Amino acid sequence: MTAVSGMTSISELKVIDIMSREIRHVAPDCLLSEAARQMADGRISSLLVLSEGHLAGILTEHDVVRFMHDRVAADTPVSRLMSAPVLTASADLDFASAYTLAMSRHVRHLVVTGAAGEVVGMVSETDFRSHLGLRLLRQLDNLTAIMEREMPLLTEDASLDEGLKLMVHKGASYVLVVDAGRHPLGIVTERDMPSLLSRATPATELPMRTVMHGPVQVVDRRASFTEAAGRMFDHHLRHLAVVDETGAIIGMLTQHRLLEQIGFTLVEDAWRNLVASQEALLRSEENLNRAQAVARTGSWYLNIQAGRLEWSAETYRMFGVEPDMPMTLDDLIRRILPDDREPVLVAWDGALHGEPFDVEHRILVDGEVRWVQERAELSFDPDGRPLFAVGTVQDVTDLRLARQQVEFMAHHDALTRLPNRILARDRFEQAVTMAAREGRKVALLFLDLDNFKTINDTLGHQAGDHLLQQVVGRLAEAVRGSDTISRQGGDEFLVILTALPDENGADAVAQHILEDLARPFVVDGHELHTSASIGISVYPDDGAEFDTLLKRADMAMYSAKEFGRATYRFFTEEMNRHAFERLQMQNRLRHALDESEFLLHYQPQVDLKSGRLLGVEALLRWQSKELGMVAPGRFVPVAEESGLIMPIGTWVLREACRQARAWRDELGLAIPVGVNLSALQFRRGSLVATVAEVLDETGLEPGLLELELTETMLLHDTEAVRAAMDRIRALGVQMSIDDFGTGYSSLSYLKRLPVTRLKIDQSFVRDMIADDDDGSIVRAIIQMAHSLKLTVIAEGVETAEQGAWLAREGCDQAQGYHYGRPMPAEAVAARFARRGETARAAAG
Ligand SMILES: Nc1nc2c(ncn2[C@@H]2O[C@H](COP(=O)(O)O[C@H]3[C@@H](O)[C@H](n4cnc5c(=O)[nH]c(N)nc54)O[C@@H]3COP(=O)(O)O)[C@@H](O)[C@H]2O)c(=O)[nH]1
Repeated sequence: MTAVSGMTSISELKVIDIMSREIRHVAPDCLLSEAARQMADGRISSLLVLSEGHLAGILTEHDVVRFMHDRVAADTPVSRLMSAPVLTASADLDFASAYTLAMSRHVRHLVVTGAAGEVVGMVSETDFRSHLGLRLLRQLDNLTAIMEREMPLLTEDASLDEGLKLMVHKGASYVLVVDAGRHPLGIVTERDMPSLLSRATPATELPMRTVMHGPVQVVDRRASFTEAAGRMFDHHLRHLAVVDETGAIIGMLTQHRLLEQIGFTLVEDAWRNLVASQEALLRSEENLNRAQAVARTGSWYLNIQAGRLEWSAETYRMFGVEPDMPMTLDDLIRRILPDDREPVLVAWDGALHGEPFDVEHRILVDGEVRWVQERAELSFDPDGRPLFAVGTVQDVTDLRLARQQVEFMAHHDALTRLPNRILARDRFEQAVTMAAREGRKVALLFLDLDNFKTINDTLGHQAGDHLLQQVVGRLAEAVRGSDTISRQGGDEFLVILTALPDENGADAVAQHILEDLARPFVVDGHELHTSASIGISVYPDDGAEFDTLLKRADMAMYSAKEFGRATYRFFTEEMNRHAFERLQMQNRLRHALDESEFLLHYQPQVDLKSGRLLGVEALLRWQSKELGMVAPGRFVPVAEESGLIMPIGTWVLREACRQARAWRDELGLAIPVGVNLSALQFRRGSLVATVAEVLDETGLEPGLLELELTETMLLHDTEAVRAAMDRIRALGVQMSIDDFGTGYSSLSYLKRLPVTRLKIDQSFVRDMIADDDDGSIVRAIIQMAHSLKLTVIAEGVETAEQGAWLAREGCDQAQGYHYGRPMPAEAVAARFARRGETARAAAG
């Protein structure tokens, strides 16, 4: 037996752990005297009576008290005296239940039986006590409240017979022998009875003085209960007298009383634990329900054999079923969408054969389709029969939507919801597989909107976005449902035309697209016109790989743009060569600065009234060692594309300022010089600082430098642009607007910008006399510039007639071949010096 001292240990104990395996027994015909002798010799409190190995009854020392009191003859067989039937307890009964059983039946011994009902041991009060710790007893804190106050007391002259009477009548296990002042002299207990009975001469007439033993173990009434109980436990006492300050007995603490009290405590504790655990269960159930609601995860339990299904509150909510409505597996299946039932049943069948059950399916809840994920674990008996399943069900509708969204976003453009390049590639490859089988063609149409950037810059990105969405609608009208429209980014689209018998199909679609886009768009209240440049490449003629065909369609688009926009071009090998040349040019441009291959030409500008030379515009020239003289119209766009325009532009600025300063220093000519700026220079880098640095470095008067900006440069990020222009103007540098009339001119911003001159674009000047519209535009620009107090210069003036026309219309200045082609610096100096039309710079 293992001694334990804590409640926890007790809760784990079973009868088998505390019982005594030594079973003392006698046969039914054993005489009382012999039985008593055996009990006395062995100092045992009970004897079992076994008949042919079967439990027939029990004889205890408590019984012996009664036999002596009743003067039962010592030669009486125990079969006539024993208590029967005997209270038994199974060996695997838990400690608390066994203890409660013994206490409630007021028995001090429990006979322990095995699985077949055979006697395997015995548990006495002392066994129970040995396993009860002080911790439990501490709960009985009041000693005097627990002690017995009604005690069997006798004087030492009283006979044992009187003592037996008292014990029987009071149901006591002892008699105390006291003096007149109730001071304890000795004690006689049940334990003494078997030996007294087995004496040869009857003891009942003997005075207590001769049969009692002492001294009586006492404890002071002021002692704590724990102290008192501790002493009883330590010294194996069954009785402890409680005395007052004078030593007089006031009560008795007995082992039986003690155990009875502990029994109450145990029951009370068990009850309290039960209530607490029920509350905790309710609480945890509530918490579980709450947690399940938050996690949108319900749980269920299925007794497979009984077909009984239990749902958690959240599962009921998820399925839209009234809480606590009885559910079966069939009820559940009925709630699954018909298309999903089969896969669920297949998964369930798999689970019944040991496979994991993890399935997503749809259910109909109040007319709404929801997705749930079911997972379960099944338990099987040793023969592999499924017993029950415990499962979870999670509402994954939002998760699936989010997943679909992510999936969609990975393959589509967010603004237009068109397939992106990844999906386009996929669709192209599918189309090519089919086309290869059927001997057909697939065409890629690479489409770039013309003027989109200007629209975006003028009306804002939101209007730009709305225009793109409308363009998508028009594209969809032009193609078949089996074709794919994809957005490549910005204003670029890719159309994949599938299963074409020949390339003429692509021709027709491109034409159709151009016609559709030619119709005006209404965007945020503005009527807008746009067109597209389309490049076409065809499988298998131009290649089989998506990347190759895409690149070639892009080249063809570029060619369409160069050709004049609003048109389409099929890819040709010539384009390939052209693209290759551009790449080569870019590579050569990289070295052009280092190799000093750039130079500036200067084109004169004149006053229209007096014909006087006013200044020059610096125009960049590239004298390439490999390519010869390359016109800026060819290489400036390439330099802009590659970013090389930044260092090249700074070189132009520095060279123009250096030259103007040289004219002033060497010839005494103050010739104002205009320098073209690229949009990139204006947006990127520190233009203001570069201008200041160059002026400082060259020592040119700032007033002799004019920066030419284009309209579209000014539309972008106007606040920042204006701030930069103000700072340049503050340096004393002039600013003009080049190519005026080609962009989306806004008078309101023009008024606020620190520009001093407008340059009418040469495209209007060219036909202004022959074409009334162009003539009207030129007139309007002149009037508008004047009303804003700006000087107007017309560029591209090639004839005297044009010059006269402009002079008549009030245009202030002109530039063009009529007045002089762009020329080297020396020629400029000669012109200015020869005509003597410019002011001589003041000396110094
Ligand atoms: N960012 C920079 N751009 C520059 C620079 N230098 C030139 N450019 C731009 O390149 C474009 C082509 O320039 P270019 O070939 O020099 O043509 C200029 C003139 O030669 C031409 N012109 C002048 N008069 C006439 C004429 O009577 N008829 C006719 N057909 N062409 C004429 O016009 C071009 C001047 O244009 P603009 O700058 O708009 O005044 C051109 O866009 C240049 O801007 C540079 O350093 N940086």
